[in-house]
Amino acid sequence: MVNLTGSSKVEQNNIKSIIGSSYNRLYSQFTSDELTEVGNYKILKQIGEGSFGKVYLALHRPTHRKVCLKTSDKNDPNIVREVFYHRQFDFPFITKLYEVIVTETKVWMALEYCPGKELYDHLLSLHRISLLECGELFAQISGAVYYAHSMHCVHRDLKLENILLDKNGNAKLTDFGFTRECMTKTTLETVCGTTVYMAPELIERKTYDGFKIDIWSLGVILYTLITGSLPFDDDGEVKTKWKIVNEEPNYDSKLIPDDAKDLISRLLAKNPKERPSLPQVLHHQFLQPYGSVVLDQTEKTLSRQRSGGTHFKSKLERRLLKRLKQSGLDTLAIKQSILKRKCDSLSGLWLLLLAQEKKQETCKYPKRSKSVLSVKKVIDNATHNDDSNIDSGMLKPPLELSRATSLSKMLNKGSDIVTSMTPVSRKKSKDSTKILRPTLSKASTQRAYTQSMVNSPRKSNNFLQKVSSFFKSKKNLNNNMNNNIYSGTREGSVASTKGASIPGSFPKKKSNSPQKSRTDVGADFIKINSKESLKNNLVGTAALQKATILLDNNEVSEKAMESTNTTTGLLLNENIRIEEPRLKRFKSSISSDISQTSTGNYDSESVENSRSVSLDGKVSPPPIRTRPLSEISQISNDTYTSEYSTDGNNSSFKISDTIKPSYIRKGSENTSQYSASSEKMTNGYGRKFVRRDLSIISTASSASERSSRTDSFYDITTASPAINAENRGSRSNNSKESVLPRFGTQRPWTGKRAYATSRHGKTARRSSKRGQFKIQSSNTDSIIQEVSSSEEEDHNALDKKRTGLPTPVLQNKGLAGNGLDEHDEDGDDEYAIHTDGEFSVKPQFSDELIDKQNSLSNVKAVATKRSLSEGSNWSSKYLDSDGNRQRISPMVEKNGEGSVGYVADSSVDGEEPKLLL
Ligand SMILES: Nc1ncnc2c1ncn2[C@@H]1O[C@H](COP(=O)(O)OP(=O)(O)OP(=O)(O)O)[C@@H](O)[C@H]1O
Repeated sequence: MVNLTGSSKVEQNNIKSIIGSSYNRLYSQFTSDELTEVGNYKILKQIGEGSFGKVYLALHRPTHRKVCLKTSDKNDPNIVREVFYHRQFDFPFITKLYEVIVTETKVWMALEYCPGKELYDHLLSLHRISLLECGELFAQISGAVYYAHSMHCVHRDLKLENILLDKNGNAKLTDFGFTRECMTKTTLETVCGTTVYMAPELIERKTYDGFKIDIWSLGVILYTLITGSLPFDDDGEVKTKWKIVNEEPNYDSKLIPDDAKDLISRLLAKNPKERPSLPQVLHHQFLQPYGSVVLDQTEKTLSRQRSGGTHFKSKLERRLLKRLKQSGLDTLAIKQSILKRKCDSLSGLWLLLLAQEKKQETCKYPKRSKSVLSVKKVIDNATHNDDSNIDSGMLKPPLELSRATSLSKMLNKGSDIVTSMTPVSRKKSKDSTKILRPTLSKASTQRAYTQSMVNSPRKSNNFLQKVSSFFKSKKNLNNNMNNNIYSGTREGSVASTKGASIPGSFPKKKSNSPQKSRTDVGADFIKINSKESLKNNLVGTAALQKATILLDNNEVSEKAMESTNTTTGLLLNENIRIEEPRLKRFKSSISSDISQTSTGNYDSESVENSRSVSLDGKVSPPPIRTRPLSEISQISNDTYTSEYSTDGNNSSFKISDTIKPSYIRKGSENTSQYSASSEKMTNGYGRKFVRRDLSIISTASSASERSSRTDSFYDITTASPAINAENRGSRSNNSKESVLPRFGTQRPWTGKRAYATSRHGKTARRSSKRGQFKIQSSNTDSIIQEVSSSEEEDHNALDKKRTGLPTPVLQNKGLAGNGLDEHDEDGDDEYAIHTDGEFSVKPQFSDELIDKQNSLSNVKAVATKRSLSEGSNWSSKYLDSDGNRQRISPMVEKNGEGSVGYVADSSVDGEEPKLLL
């Protein structure tokens, strides 16, 4: 406090007003509705909005690093999936999940920030992407999918909107809300994704191989990247689905070179078994050299992670750990947090600090390249080596210029470090004005640097003479290129191209060369007719990198040259009209089908419109949707016994050649009929019925969004935890044996979690004191307990009084062998989740219940759980001394004394239930 004694009155007044204003500031901070901070993160601004919550740019206060904060409601089941799977991934082309914060109503994910935004936006802003860039980005995406598949996870919502670009222009796969565990032979049933990216077997509602539907979506992505339009898209959803099942995409030979066509057609094979594996994809000729590099990198990463992990092994990490220890931080806790993938604040701190350190280390890299030594090395190489060494770096621009394009760097460096294979021109993309200026300035830096070296008074020096002659010869080559081709550097050409699309954004080139279109990127190739001239023109530009590496590997045969020329020739045809990409945004949601009837969004073309759709185009098209939704629905097992079987035979979209498009209209009519009836029935009949109905309607495009969300759980229940690939491998393929818990939909999961924490802590103490519950400690070791706050306990007590029900969390593991670990008869038990993000199934014993159990002389062990069925309550079972399983159900009914009763339900042994209290 400020000392007011001994000051003049004026001073005292001043001090009072300062105190007053700071008090007011604090007060307004407390009372403000605006969210400014979450955990260690300061929210800077909103950068996006997903289907289930907002996305913010935020600053991690301790490290000052930018992160992306993605928020979602606690009761959104997809956030559980997303966190569960995402936290297991540690791969350069997958966004990193640093931390998960759970607040009263929300879950916040702190993710790696990708300033490049979505690949979708990138494609839209550039209209079309060069083949080289397509190959590079697609290799990265395929690598990320290969990594996830190798971890036995399928993404199921691969699309341009779910691929972000980092600041170096590298692809980052994100949004794992529909991901699930998948074994090699597991077939899935849940229909999810975004229609235009969906494989035919999904459209036909067949059971499917999760890996193969991802491969199909990759085919859609590649086609779209190359052509700027979707392979299967029409005005109506029904027509789009029909196309997916029955038609081949239009392979415009002006846009799609033969090797790309070959790859796309394999990826988009209607028969899932004919689709290639991801290693085959990455080996494909069209993706070279990027594909092989990414494949190698992915396999190395996987093998390192499988053989005990990669954490805390590198020099950098050890150094950082040491520094943190010296600063008094609990490094053991940090290690545990990372190794157990807790995604708590310690994980966040460690991962962001590490990212900071890595950045600082890579920042040193370009500086070194400016030094005379590195220039000397480059020059020496340039002057002493013959042509065979053309790719060893000496013909590239200084490292700071080629950093972004350094494929070789990627080859040489550890794969943990995210390196870029990105052409300079794509850096910091999105707004081409912003993109291109840095590119140009880099180019001009290069020129200026070269010039200064050439004009240096010390050029008489032998070494610098070499420098001079090296750059002179390079300059000559550049001039040759200027004269022979059409303009100077590739950056210049790209820039002028982009400048054309955004007037005034880019200074025009001085040369008389005509302005090139975007598709002219890499035009350098087209006029290069021989291996020699190709080599001569290799100046380290990204556009030529492919050829450079081919040369280096002595792989440039006449054939390769031919293919290069053909490829680029196709790409660079000046007659190709650049069109706006024919793309629409595709927003993920639980089910487009569902939203069609429940939200009205996207529904202009749902029931009503699907009726009016005809393929002759006479019917007025529905208004263009802004962003159709991903969908997820479930074909329940009931489906296969229902008359509306979705085994494909009755599918409206399985249309034989002889059936005319009018059939679709019929199907649509059916669709709407069933939709309507479903909706009606759903309203009156509760969840189970809805689920069954949904199965029917999953083809028929109708159900409530809520039902669909609920149903989406049913597939996570068959998954086993994707924690250890090796362990998983030895597990049975029978998905029903899986132990992954199922999550409730009707109540927020974290609400129960809070209880779980405190109750569990309390119970553990009690149980050990009383020695009553036979839970093997070894089985509970892996469960990380949180210190429960007294407030939490109070809250629990209060809530317990209010409801009269126990506040349960399950311990499944500890009860194994006691006969209490089996599933509910309905097979839809609900378990609670621990706040550290680990899926634990913990014991729950309310005080009242414990007292009841204590009053039963013969209790051996107790488990508590509830069924997900509508209206079910938590119930407990116990083993009596004879080993019989007994059930205790809370009876929400007051006895004569006005207190809550518990019934020992003897459904097991057939005895009459007894009132315990
Ligand atoms: N890591 C990130 N870095 C930068 N921007 C991001 C990041 N993650 C998401 N965004 C932005 O936030 C927006 C919404 O994010 P996202 O698509 O992941 O949410 P969602 O709820 O999964 O939405 P949808 O279900 O529609 O895909 C995206 O358009 C993207 O531009």
